[in-house]
Amino acid sequence: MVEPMLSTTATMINGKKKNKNNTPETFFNKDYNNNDENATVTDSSSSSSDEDDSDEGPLVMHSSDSSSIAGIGPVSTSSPLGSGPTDNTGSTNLQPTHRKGLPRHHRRRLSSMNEFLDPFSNAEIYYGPVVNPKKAPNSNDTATASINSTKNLNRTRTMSVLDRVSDFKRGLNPSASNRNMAEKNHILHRRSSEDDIFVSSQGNRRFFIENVDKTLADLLASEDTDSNYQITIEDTGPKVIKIGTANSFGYQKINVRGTYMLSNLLQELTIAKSFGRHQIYLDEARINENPVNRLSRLISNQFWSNLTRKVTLTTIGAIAKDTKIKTPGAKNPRIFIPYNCEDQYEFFIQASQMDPSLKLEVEYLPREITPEYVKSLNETPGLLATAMQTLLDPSTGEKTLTGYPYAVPGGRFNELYGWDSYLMALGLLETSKVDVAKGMVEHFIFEIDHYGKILNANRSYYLCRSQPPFLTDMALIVFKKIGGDSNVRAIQFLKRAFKAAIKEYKNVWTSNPRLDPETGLSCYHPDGKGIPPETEPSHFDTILTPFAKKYNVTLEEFRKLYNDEKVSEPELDEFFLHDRGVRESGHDTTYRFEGVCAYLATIDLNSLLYKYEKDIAYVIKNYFDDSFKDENDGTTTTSEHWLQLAEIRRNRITKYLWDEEKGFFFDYNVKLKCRTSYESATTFWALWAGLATAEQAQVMVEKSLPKLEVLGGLVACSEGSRGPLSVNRPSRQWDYPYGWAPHQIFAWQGLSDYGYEGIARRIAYRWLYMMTKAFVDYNGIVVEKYDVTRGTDPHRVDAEYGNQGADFKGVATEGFGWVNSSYILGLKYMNSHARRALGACIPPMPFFNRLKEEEKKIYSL
Ligand SMILES: OC[C@H]1O[C@H](O[C@H]2O[C@H](CO)[C@@H](O)[C@H](O)[C@H]2O)[C@H](O)[C@@H](O)[C@@H]1O
Ligand SMILES: [Ca+2]
Repeated sequence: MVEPMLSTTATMINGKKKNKNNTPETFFNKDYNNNDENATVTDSSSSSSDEDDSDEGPLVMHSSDSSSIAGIGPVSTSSPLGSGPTDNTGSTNLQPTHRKGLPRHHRRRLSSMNEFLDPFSNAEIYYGPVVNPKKAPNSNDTATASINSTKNLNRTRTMSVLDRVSDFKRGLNPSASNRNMAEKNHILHRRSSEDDIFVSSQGNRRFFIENVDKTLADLLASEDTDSNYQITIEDTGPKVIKIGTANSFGYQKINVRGTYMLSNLLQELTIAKSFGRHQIYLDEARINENPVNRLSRLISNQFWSNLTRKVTLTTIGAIAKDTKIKTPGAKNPRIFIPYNCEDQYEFFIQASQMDPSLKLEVEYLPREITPEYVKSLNETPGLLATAMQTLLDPSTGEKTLTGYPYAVPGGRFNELYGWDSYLMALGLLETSKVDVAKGMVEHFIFEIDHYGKILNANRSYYLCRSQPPFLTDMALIVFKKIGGDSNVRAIQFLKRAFKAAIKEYKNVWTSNPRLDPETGLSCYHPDGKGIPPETEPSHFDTILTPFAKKYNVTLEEFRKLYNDEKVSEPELDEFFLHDRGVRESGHDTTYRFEGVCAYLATIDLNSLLYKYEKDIAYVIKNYFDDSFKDENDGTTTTSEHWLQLAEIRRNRITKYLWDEEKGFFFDYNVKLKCRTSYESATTFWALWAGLATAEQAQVMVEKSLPKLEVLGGLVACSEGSRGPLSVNRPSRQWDYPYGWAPHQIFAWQGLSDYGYEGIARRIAYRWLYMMTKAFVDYNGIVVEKYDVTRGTDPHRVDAEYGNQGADFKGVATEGFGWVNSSYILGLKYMNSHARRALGACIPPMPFFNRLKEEEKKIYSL
């Protein structure tokens, strides 16, 4: 631990220790793409590429990172609390390991309390170490920023005035039927008195926390009454704690009140502790920050960093480790390398030899990857190699490799996912994390080249299946951000991505077994054998129990018999065919797809393929001189060809999927040759892709939207379509009453594109309100999905594996990828009035009802 700064210069004021400068010592971390002294990127490792695609400067090296190899350092500036292997130690504990051994001259003390730091600076700046004092922020700039920000600092934001008695506390669990009524009758309470705030400080108020550990312990003991290391509206403590002011150096105490401020205090103390701090100054503004600003700030500055991974010699051990599979063969980390990637094979062998304690196992994949082979790896799973670039160290002349960065869906993951990556790219690009979004496109190109498809995720048990395809749009949005037409390397990048997308389109989505020859439409229909090993262990118990009984064996024994093909059960084969389809659809799981998915030409997939066709036409016309020679099959196509494919698909979608009377695009069962009637929010993907007519869009707005618009935005499907639940028919996470970020994002975009921006804004307000309210009431929580019908605790989801992002101690460090994106994207629809209302957690109906008549129009009310 770094010594507290008081040790050498402490004086006494009012019996309290005071340091000479009155301020906590602060340090700065380096960002991994800020320094480039020694390394040069020479090319991409994608073996199919013969073009120089590098459109960015030399890679970063962490010269201060003594444990890094050839200058390949940590991935990000993540707080020590970040859950993933993003730093050079791979450490996830609260010890500030990166500060150990830091020379004393590298520690910097701020000059005085008046030279104050931006209260909203990143944790690394606010609490963390300086590794290069020259990189400390310009004091004038900091002062200006702080002065500007003080305009908003005076108000204390306890948030407890709104909805202060939760339904949970009242012992109510509102049923679906009375929720709307409750929403309409919502009463706004008067704001509480703020008489115990130290008002004399003129917006520049600070606390001095003399003992971080003790304050943390006191805070938890008094306020975390249900002992889950979070301070939420369900805790029944006094909701007030006394904290010393900075002016009095902790001598005078004032009250910090209310769930929101107390939970922010808990979060800040937890972070400070993780940085090894024993004493801190804490700006009041940091714990009463407008929640909209706080959440956006955390997403942009911290959550993305904590979700970012990069494969290097030092991170591979932690990234390769599998947390889903519990077999003895999954104990050691393992990486599989495509048969023709010799450079990667040597690189990972080097990693395993460098640190034998990692027990990293490195194996080649065969040239031919069959479902039988994939199943044979289920007990000895491994990470699948992704794209790497070659680094040249000019001082040694030696080459090494480093992975492109990528973002993982949530803290529990270390692998690269398919459609999560696209949805995260949308948010990453809004917050200037272009290299991460671009890195994910590079990985997808590599996956198509080496595994034949964009994988569900890069683990061996995902080798046979993909996820909803978004590569063309993803490449286009990254292309624009990296310079577009004015950057020759961006054009090369775009062309490589589209070559890969065309290969994927032909070989994966419009080939056997996914293509239905009769309708010309496509289904989620991956290959594969046996029971998916990565699912939660009890997921298939209901379906397997009768078979175990039939053979008079335990469930475990039956699983083995079935997986080893010692028994033949065609009915189960059929079940798992569809189950794999469900997982390929990304909608795992929903009653919409159970037992039928592989035979459904879904509106989701066919909308995405329509978008591929249109995008491919556009890129062939504009970047391939309107003539694309496909090296894989020898064909040459023009934009006209792809436009025709799109038009044909659009007509087929209307013929087979569109129900004018119901106002939905449904799915079509290619086996039974009939349209289904499951009312899903994916109907709006037809708008996102631009394939619906204006008339169809209007019918959808009139008929399907009212069935799916609820308190917190769009619900995944209507309650009627899901049907009744029971012990034998438990709830599924992609069904009513749950709402998912991808559904919101595509509906907002699609509705806006068709001129329904008011509706997009309205449902976006609902979603953002729900997220903000949960964030305020539940200790900064941001989760994978929400129960969009619940007014009080929408993050509480007990379907299937529960909810990702809810299980943290003290502070949430990464949110959830696509939900983070949805917040950043949704705010773009909000004007300042709506933003203020969100900051005050005004529920949708009171907010909409109080709008003036002309304001209502902007929400299509
Ligand atoms: O382990 C169970 C399943 O987990 C994944 O699915 C869920 O998480 C993914 C990552 O956020 C997301 O893409 C998917 O839509 C979610 O349902 C995984 O994709 C499944 O294959 C896996 O069986
Ligand atoms: Ca608690």
